[in-house]
Amino acid sequence: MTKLSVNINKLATLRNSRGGNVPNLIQSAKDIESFGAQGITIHPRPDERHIRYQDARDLKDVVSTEFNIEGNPIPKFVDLVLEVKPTQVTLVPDAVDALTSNAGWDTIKHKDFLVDVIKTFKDHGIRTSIFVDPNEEMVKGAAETGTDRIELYTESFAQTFSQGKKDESIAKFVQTALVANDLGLGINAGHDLSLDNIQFFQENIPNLLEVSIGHALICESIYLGLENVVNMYLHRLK
Ligand SMILES: CC(=O)[C@@H](O)[C@H](O)COP(=O)(O)O
Ligand SMILES: NCC(=O)COP(=O)(O)O
Repeated sequence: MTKLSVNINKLATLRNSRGGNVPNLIQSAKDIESFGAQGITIHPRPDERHIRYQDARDLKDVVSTEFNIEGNPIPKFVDLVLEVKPTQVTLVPDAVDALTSNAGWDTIKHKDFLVDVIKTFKDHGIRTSIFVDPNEEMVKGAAETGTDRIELYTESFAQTFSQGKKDESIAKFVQTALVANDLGLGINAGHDLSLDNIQFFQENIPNLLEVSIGHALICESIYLGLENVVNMYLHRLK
């Protein structure tokens, strides 16, 4: 079974745009879990433009499924994760000013750093995952860091899939997943997964443990809810 972890960054973006507490992030996380999602993901960025560090602290006692915190392990992120102790930390090598995550780790170049930081998290009982491109060498390098899992960075899959090139979109991901399976690494995946592409991805990746989905899921929720809500307003205005 593949678990669905809902990334709630976009709900925080919407909340922050008005400065109040709508939508209520904590209640939304509870509701998402009550609807059946098996995890909540957040990706606090250093500028706190969506998820704030305090949100991570507030969610700690609320999330009853798997809590996954993603981010670049700069010192203040490491401190936050050690304080909150989520189920899983996913390490992402994103620049401070990155619009969104745009690359996986070079697990060979950054091996010593990753070995150290992964040990720190694992010593505190936190499962680790590292964000990687679909590249066999990077997965082999990941295995040498001691991480429990990798997260396959799926933007290139989603883009190629959307152009109708299904076989091409998945080929590198299948090869990489087989290597990860052989090395005993658990496999997660995320970035630009959506209702359009998720089934094809899941059916083709052996032993896919978890997907984290945010941007498309929140957009789809708006599109699929819009007719209902417009009609509710019309009803009240009669
Ligand atoms: C690692 C990954 O792909 C997601 O966490 C993505 O980066 C979400 O972050 P934003 O919501 O800031 O785009
Ligand atoms: N790890 C990927 C994630 O949490 C969500 O990415 P996206 O669906 O917002 O692209």
